[in-house]
Amino acid sequence: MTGPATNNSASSTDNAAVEKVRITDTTLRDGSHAVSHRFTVPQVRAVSRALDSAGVEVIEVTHGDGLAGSSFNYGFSAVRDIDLVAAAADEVRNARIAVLLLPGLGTVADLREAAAAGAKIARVATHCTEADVSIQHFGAARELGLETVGFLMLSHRNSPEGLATQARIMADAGCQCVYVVDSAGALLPDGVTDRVTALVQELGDDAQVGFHGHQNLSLGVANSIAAQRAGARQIDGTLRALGAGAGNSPTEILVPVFDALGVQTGVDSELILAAAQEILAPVVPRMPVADRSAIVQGRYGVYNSFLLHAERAAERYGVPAYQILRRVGERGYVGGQEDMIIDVAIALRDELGAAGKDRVTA
Ligand SMILES: CC[C@H](O)CC(=O)C(=O)O
Ligand SMILES: [Mn+2]
Repeated sequence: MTGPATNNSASSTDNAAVEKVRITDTTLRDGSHAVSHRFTVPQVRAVSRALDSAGVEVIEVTHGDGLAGSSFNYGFSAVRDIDLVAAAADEVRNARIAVLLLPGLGTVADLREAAAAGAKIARVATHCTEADVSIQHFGAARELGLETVGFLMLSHRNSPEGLATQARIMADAGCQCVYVVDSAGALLPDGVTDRVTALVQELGDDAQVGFHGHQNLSLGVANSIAAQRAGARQIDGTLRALGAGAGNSPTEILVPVFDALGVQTGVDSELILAAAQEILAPVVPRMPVADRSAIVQGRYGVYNSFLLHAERAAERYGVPAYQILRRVGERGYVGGQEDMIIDVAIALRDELGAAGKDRVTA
């Protein structure tokens, strides 16, 4: 389906070069956070089939925290992620299956297993100041013949120049596209523009630049437009925004928006709307929402994967989740420090109890 003509579609047809972005849909990876990593094989097959038919080029499938994320700390998957990767790879005709890996959690052996199960793209994620821990994983991924993508998580916590330095480390290690990852949904459009521009200038022809947005401040789509305009060539989304925290940029909105801007995604708007409405919505018990906790995450720059951990601690210790998250943000905790959420909850319980305040859990 081609959308209706809009005022701004004319400018793009005036340009000799056709503008394109590649959409990576991560419903079956980032969305896994929102369903506590409970995706089943039939669900993964149905969603992969729908995304593939709509023309989505890349589908990411893994535990929300990446390969080997299934654990006591991060939450156990209903099904081994390698089995989900194999199911997705078996289902698609054109799309390529990507897997996420966090060094220290996933290993090179996990990458090898994922490649054998049909994965074609390895996305290696590090904190935005720690790209050096990804070097051996990019080398191994390239040796396995995988396309490579690097994720600089919590990108709002590094300056454009600092982020560009980290991107260079990834590119030199064999990464073919470095993403600005707005893990907390904390970036505003100018912050995205500055960071993507810095990476594009640093990387030149050595690697592409990508953008992964979240909806905490309702800016996932606007930030994706800013990223594309600054030179990003890969953009992430999820069906119905299913993802950590307030969820991700919705794929079914990114597609018609880029269409209206004259930017080609190769995705059929009508089929992606059907995938969101008819395939994904019925199987998801709780859609992410920009509620008090998620908005606090965006404003205080808190890693979105912390939301469900904070909600569980809130219930257990009788303190509000949003207060836990605010303090986690003030202290600057990053992915991998999930255990600190418990410490914060216990301290808050003691403080609130001492002050004689009511305990609430919302
Ligand atoms: C656990 C990896 C993390 O969820 C990656 C990501 O999607 C993000 O940082 O936003
Ligand atoms: Mn994310």
